[in-house]
Amino acid sequence: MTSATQRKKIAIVGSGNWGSTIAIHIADKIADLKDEYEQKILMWCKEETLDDGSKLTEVINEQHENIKYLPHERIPDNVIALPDLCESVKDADILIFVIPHQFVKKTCEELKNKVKPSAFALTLIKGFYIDEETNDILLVSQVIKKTLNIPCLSMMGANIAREVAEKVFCEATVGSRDDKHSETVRQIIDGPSFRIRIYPDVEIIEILGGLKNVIAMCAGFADGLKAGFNTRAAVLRLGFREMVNFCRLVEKESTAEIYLESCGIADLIASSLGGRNYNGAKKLAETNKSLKEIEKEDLNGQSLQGPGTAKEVYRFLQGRNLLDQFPMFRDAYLICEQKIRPHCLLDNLTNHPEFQRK
Ligand SMILES: NC(=O)c1ccc[n+]([C@@H]2O[C@H](COP(=O)([O-])OP(=O)(O)OC[C@H]3O[C@@H](n4cnc5c(N)ncnc54)[C@H](O)[C@@H]3O)[C@@H](O)[C@H]2O)c1
Ligand SMILES: O=P(O)(O)OC[C@H](O)CO
Repeated sequence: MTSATQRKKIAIVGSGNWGSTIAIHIADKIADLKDEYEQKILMWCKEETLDDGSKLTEVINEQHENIKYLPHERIPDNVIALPDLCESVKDADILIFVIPHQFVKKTCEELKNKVKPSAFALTLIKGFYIDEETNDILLVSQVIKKTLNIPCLSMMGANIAREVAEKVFCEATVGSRDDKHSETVRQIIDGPSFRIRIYPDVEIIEILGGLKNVIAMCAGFADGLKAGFNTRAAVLRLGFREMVNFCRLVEKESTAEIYLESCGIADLIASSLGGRNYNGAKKLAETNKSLKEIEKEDLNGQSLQGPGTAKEVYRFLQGRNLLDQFPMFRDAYLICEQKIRPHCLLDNLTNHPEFQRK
């Protein structure tokens, strides 16, 4: 029998659409592991006042539902929403980061020297930064690792939150080079409706998770313009080719196998069928509204990660004089900025560098 002090504690850093979902999933999963895991899961919730004047954390803890970011799904009683970030993580052995990527640096700065030195992190965040000085990619896992001085694993895949909350079957890829941490992640996440596969590379998985949001937007532009099925398929294939080529620029050693995992082709397909980035881009092409307006109209505080990543990818490629090699990434950014219209992306497919490739 493990003593209470030895039971591993889990904290979730974030409580949006995916954060609330994964909290539900893990709470269900560890219910059978009472000896190994502390059953109380602390979930950091950036406090906000709802339209009726109530506080979101109080609503989550009293009604056991995140009525703003994941309405109609019951959150187990042992998931406790806390408005204090440092308090949420201070005793945790496993920190699961699941906030929109643009807030990672600031959140980690606040957590500096506030986490257990023996803890490890798992990021579920899709998106990355480009380092302003070096113009190199700066991944969320690297920010977490460097700022908090703890190891960080990644988990990405075809995981539209609402479906996961409804226990619709899905799979995901976990990036980990540490067998002990992999086993912990397997224990708290893997199950009949959510299968995971472990892959010994944290970074490539994260890069794919960020890039697919940009190509899912391209799929949305094409569908919004009512492009033919053949063209839509070409958008996905050529977009996937750009994802692979981009990964190979950054991770020269990457093997073809990873692109066939859930974090690769499957996430691109799921996101291009029904993700928020896809839907927002489709509406942009249909209405010519800006993505900011669309986010405000349709998402009630949830965050599109594609536009920010498109900007970072554009900057990275521009700095290396490679924009012509990645016309879809280039055009996706220019469309998001409303500098060109979505049909330009489709017009440019005919001269895609793929057709010059031997
Ligand atoms: N929703 C999904 O289906 C899904 C699935 C897989 C991965 N992801 C990824 O998970 C990450 C988080 O997505 P989500 O859907 O949980 O979030 P979300 O889109 O629901 O965003 C809302 C969340 O952002 C938080 N937030 C707002 N301002 C903040 C700030 N200044 N600092 C910190 N947090 C702030 C809000 O408190 C809220 O919890 C993203 O990178 C996303 O790509 C999402
Ligand atoms: O809704 P999106 O576009 O943020 O995508 C959600 C998930 O990443 C799909 O796996």
